[in-house]
Amino acid sequence: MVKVYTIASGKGGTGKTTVTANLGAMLARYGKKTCILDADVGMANLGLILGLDELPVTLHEVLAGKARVRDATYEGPFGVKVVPSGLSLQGFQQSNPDRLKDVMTDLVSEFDILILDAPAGISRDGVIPLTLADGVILVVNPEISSIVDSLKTKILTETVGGHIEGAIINRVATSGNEFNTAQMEKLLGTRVIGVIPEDPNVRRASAGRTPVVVKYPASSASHAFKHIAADVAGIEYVEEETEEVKESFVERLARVLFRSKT
Ligand SMILES: Nc1ncnc2c1ncn2[C@@H]1O[C@H](COP(=O)(O)OP(=O)(O)OP(=O)(O)O)[C@@H](O)[C@H]1O
Repeated sequence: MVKVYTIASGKGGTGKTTVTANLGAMLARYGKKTCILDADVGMANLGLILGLDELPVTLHEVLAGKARVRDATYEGPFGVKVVPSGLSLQGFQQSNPDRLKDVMTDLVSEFDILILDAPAGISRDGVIPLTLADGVILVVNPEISSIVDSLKTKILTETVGGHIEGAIINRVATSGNEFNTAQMEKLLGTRVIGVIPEDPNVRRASAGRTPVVVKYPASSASHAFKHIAADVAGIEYVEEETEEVKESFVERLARVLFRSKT
């Protein structure tokens, strides 16, 4: 059975697109047939951070009834399929968000997991992705304003009959007070699926138009994304081979050097 998740937040800039790209890539890496869609049709960003722009066909054309979704589906990192949105104002004006439901219907038979990157804030168009998901995942920054905005989105989701799957807390400071997951779960009234640290590699990777899990797989943010993807995929997280090989190589080298001296 396909699972549809919508990545949502209160205000913009909390990291929805970053989460969509990295979670989608890791789910594909774990062998799940995954498709990520940029449902933020007015402020498309997913294609930009994945190096998929200036495309002949995007979600805009699909939502305008001019193309089929398979023509707007592109190959992303680790084989994740990506349906980016267009960048033109004209394309946005012509697209009909109500058609998103038909798009999902076309995709359900082909994938295990569909992930929608929702628009920020509370808008009429933004409600549609909330209602199409089996579970809405809130991306929250560890600040009161972000928590309050996310609570508004949570209430809206539940009001329109949607279901909150949980929250991902993004950009958590690595120094200072230790992050309190239990307290955050109490405040948000939902499960914390994972905590992603503030990590400059995330920004560096997106500047290079690659998800951090691909560009800097050993970074602290990548580590968090790998755990989150395993949780969403319902599999047990196993430490990645690349990291293990690196460590055991160093250990082995140290052992060989030590032996050769004695
Ligand atoms: N964990 C992190 N550490 C450092 N920088 C991050 C992290 N997560 C996201 N960022 C940076 O924050 C900025 C905003 O992230 P992103 O575009 O994913 O947010 P968004 O919620 O999708 O924004 P919008 O609602 O405007 O589309 C980007 O420059 C991104 O690289």
